[in-house]
Amino acid sequence: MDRTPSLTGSEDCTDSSSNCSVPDTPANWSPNVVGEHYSIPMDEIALQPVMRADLPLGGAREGRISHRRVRRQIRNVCCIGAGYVGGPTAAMIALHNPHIRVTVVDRDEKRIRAWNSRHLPIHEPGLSDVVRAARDGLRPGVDGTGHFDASIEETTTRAPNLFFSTACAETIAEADVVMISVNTPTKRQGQGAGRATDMTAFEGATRDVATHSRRGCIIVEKSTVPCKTGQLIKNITQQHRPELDFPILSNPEFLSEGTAIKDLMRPDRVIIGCESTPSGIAAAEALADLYASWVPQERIVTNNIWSAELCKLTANAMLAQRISSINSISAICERTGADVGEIAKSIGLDRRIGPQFLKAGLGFGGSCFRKDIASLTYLAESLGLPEVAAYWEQVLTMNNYQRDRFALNVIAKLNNSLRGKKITILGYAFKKDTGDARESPALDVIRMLLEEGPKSIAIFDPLCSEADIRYELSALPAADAQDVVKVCADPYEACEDSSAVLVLTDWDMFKMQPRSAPVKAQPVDSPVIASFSPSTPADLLHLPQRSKEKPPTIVKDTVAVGTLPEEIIARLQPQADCETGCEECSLVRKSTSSKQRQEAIDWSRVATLVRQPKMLFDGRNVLDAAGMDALGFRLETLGRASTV
Ligand SMILES: NC(=O)c1ccc[n+]([C@@H]2O[C@H](COP(=O)([O-])OP(=O)(O)OC[C@H]3O[C@@H](n4cnc5c(N)ncnc54)[C@H](O)[C@@H]3O)[C@@H](O)[C@H]2O)c1
Ligand SMILES: O=c1ccn([C@@H]2O[C@H](COP(=O)(O)OP(=O)(O)O[C@H]3O[C@H](CO)[C@@H](O)[C@H](O)[C@H]3O)[C@@H](O)[C@H]2O)c(=O)[nH]1
Repeated sequence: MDRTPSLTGSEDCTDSSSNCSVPDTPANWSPNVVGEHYSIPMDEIALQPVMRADLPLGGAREGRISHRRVRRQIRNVCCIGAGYVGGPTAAMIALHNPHIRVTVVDRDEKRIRAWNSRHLPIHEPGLSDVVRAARDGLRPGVDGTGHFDASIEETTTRAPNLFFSTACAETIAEADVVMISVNTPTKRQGQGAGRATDMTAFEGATRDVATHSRRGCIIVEKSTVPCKTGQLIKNITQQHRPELDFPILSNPEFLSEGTAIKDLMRPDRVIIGCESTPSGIAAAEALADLYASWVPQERIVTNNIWSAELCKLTANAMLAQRISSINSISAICERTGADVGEIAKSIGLDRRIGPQFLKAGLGFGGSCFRKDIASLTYLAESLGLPEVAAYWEQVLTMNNYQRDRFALNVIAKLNNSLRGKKITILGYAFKKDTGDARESPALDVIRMLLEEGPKSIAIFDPLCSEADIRYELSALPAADAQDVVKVCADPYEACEDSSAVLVLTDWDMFKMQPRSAPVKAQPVDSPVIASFSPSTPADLLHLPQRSKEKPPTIVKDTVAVGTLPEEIIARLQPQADCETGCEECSLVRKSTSSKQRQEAIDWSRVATLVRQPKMLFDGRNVLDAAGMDALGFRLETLGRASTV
């Protein structure tokens, strides 16, 4: 079920001052309370105004943009929607284009206030520094290292060029480019409910653009939308401004939550879909120029607009399909004695298959995969292609099957009764490194457990807030869900006297070897990450140096988390104090710091807290079987034959 707020009915949201139902900040919107950093090389931070108009672009034959026309110069970018995509994407564009004014608008005042404060509304490693550098500007430089040219005055300072505002109409009216990054959830009622995309917010934003934008403004679809949405934009703009022809581009976003800054900094590709008219191609060139400030030319690819729209849904569907495929194999493994981890590794060595997205577990969660596959199946059906729709539907079926299997196994292994028993859930977020509690597989597991009437369910997650989790629980049918579930800030409190511990998120803190278990010698095959666990910002900063000093043991798939270069950090403007009585400040003061909450779990301590027979269910394949066995746990893992 999609709980992203959306506009309802067919209200006309043309006028920003109208009384239309603006999406509110949902209760599951978390403050960013930590200061993790992502490492960005010094020479990637533009400190001086740079004119990009002379940058060469690839030839049309290669599917890139040609070099024929006179460049349109973009001075002013408006991004509608200050969410997970709009905020970080706008911040990255602003960071790399200091000569351009980038304004993110949203009708949700609370979100905008948060973006303008020290409590950003989303948690993403590195986001806070990027936002601060672009939003607040930098103080004069001190040492002129890297690519600074000390002889040029302007290179030593950087003025703010990232703004967050609720003034939608005014900002749109000044923009050369408007990027629409609003929510596009699944429809909850009416035709296509449960599958079709709810375009209400997108339509509302498009009407605002059609009404207020100036002649020649480039309209960019950044939201994930069904194929042919470009036509919808055209229809709306023609209804409102028949005398004008707005260039329309599709520029889907591929960032993942938890690694948004890394993904934006080094995208595999930037896709720009345009109409093959002179104005369409010129608009695509102008947008490509914005990205060319930091993305290599060969990664900026132009498509026809329909391909660009469809490639986003396709990419998500293919990624999700891999997860469902390996999960289907995990069920066979459990019945045969094969090990799904070994299978994933073996097939991943085939370069045609590759190792990514082959981790078996509870299945995919998050706000995108389910809704985007649902949208694809609906699209296929609407186009009269029921076999295609059924094919993709199966990816969702397999995903649900995996969660059901997991929960049923927990119940079965606890003698088919949860009465009087406490169950512990370690990890609520749909994946590690995010505090986003939406669409978590944990919710489905909890729903099934609640049906068995447990005494209590204790949840610990290092980042999801209690308010967010409770908001999600409110969607469950069980009337007593809020009473039975307890959200703990301490993992040991959550585990105390528990009949079963369920690991439902792949947080690194759960992966650590049990301290009393023998540490296996690991092969050295990657110079990237040492097997130490960074715990302080200084550790994070020094991670690359450490890996040079000492040959690392490997931790696969670890994201190198670092920081902006020290020179930049030293030049960030001091953060303004919050107003007296700031709610977020008092929340931060009260809560255990998220860094503390992410300290590696001491499994030997957990082993002393739980009830016999120390049942441990690993829904993410993150636990070390031998180590857990040594501590006396009875470990159940998806994709491996049961040891119980
Ligand atoms: N979350 C992700 O990781 C991710 C990644 C890639 C693509 N996407 C896609 O990007 C789009 C946005 O996703 P998100 O996660 O950022 O959504 P979100 O819900 O976090 O944010 C959307 C924002 O748009 C605002 N909004 C809605 N209508 C508006 C209007 N008319 N005027 C001004 N503001 C308006 C809302 O108030 C909200 O703050 C979706 O289509 C999504 O599928 C999301
Ligand atoms: O091998 C894997 C990989 C992922 N997952 C799960 O799949 C879900 C989604 O993970 P991920 O794709 O990393 O996160 P998202 O933030 O949902 O990002 C996806 O959805 C975004 C929104 O459309 C796209 O932009 C990204 O490219 C796409 O990866 C999570 O629950 C993961 O635990 C697995 O179970 N096994």
